[in-house]
Amino acid sequence: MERQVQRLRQTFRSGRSRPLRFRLQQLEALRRMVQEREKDILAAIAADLSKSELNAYSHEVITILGEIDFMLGNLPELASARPAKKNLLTMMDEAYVQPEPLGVVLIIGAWNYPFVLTLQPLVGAIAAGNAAIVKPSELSENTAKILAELLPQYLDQDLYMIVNGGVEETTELLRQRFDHILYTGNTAVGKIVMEAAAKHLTPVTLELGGKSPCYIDRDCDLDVACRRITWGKYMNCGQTCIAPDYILCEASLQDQIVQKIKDTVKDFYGENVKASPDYERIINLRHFKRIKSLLEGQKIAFGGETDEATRYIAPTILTDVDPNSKVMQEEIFGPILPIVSVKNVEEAINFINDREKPLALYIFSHNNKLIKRVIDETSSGGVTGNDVIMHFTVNSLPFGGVGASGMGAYHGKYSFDTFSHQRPCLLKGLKGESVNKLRYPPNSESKVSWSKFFLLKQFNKGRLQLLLLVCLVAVAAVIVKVS
Ligand SMILES: NC(=O)c1ccc[n+]([C@@H]2O[C@H](COP(=O)([O-])OP(=O)(O)OC[C@H]3O[C@@H](n4cnc5c(N)ncnc54)[C@H](O)[C@@H]3O)[C@@H](O)[C@H]2O)c1
Ligand SMILES: CCCCCCCCCC=O
Repeated sequence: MERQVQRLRQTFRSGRSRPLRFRLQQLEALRRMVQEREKDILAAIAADLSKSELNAYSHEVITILGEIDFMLGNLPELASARPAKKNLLTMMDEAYVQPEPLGVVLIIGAWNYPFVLTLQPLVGAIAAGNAAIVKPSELSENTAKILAELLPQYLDQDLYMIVNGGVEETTELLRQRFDHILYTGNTAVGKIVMEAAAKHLTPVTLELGGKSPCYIDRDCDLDVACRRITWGKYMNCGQTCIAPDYILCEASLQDQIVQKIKDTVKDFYGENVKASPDYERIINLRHFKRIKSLLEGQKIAFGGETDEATRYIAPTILTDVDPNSKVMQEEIFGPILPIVSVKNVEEAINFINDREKPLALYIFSHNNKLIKRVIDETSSGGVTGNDVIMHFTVNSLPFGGVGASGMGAYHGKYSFDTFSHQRPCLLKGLKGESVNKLRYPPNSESKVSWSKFFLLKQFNKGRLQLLLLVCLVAVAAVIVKVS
């Protein structure tokens, strides 16, 4: 592993990944890969998650194509130096911020959206001019395999590498020195990643999980709210990091919500959900058993059927859920939707604030002021008002967690920034020593007073002196420009 990282580092040092033209070529090659090998990619995702190829396209492939298009269209602007404001002491100099690549970065992906969660960060890493190692999740083995086959055919192999394997391989990778690590997955492994990164002082972006609450206000179109929640909760069989984990609402709304979600499930998946091509399965037996155990002792208002042989768990709603029960202690990551009643919005806000900061927060209401109030008085990685999931799809919004749900963010410009160092550059000439004397020893009251004038907004010079000085600076500027 050490030798492989070394090879990437050497190529990075050669400067090959830096020119804009090279980055654009690599991104175009990645787009070609997705377009030319679409069928194989869709088949792999479909096999991993028992998903239809149509859903594989709309859940994953479309996002990657959109991200590549964004980078191709915006890279020249993102990568260019941005002029910076100057003070009086540096007004004759050149000051700018130059984004520069970090070096060799590591991207560790998760299995639930195995294509998008490994390739979307890679698009950012390439755009920012880095070399990268990609480690897909071993649980989505078909996608991991197709990525290992395709990436070397389309991308520069000395700069972008794929490593497949499980805990052993990831542990070995984490011993190496990287310039950034972007990890997507559960919080426990997130801590392992951060600890390993700390040994090399490597910065990390941690895209973790959590229980994302969904508050439904009394003043709301319940039909629309329930349709949107049904979509976001049962998509990918609930295995979505930003799926609404549970509903908070007044007790009087509970029965209506159950009925409306039931009706929507029938609309979406038909009478026999099991036979619907749009309803996925749980990734493996371990997760199936974990999710099934969350039903124990609960009041099942809808669904609850399971089939171990096919790892099927029906869209399920639990009512009158005790906030202290097991299903409310861990991220569900499956198609079970608990409803917890609260008296009012204050209680909902307190409920959210009493727990770890979630990855997403959803509020449904006709009342925009109430939505803004919940946003102001809580914290979460992201928010969508009157819908679920959709903030993930807007690539002008940073996507990431806060507190226990993660740190750092990516998507669009934010991916570029995550994989870049914003380097401040100040280029001075060798003239102007008379002004520089102000900062050279020996110091004096008068020098401090002039420094204040040059560097602070508040200064104690008289108006006339100020006018004189502005004229002097202007004359000096003209002289320097002409000479
Ligand atoms: N924030 C996000 O964008 C996002 C996206 C998807 C999933 N998630 C979260 O991820 C969780 C589900 O994913 P998961 O953790 O089951 O995925 P996973 O099992 O696929 O693990 C993620 C990665 O960590 C690696 N890994 C596992 N154990 C390790 C260890 N001991 N040491 C080093 N590396 C190890 C795996 O090889 C894999 O590449 C949920 O909590 C979900 O909310 C977050
Ligand atoms: C249009 C729907 C796209 C949904 C993509 C959701 C990706 C979530 C990533 C976390 O699990």
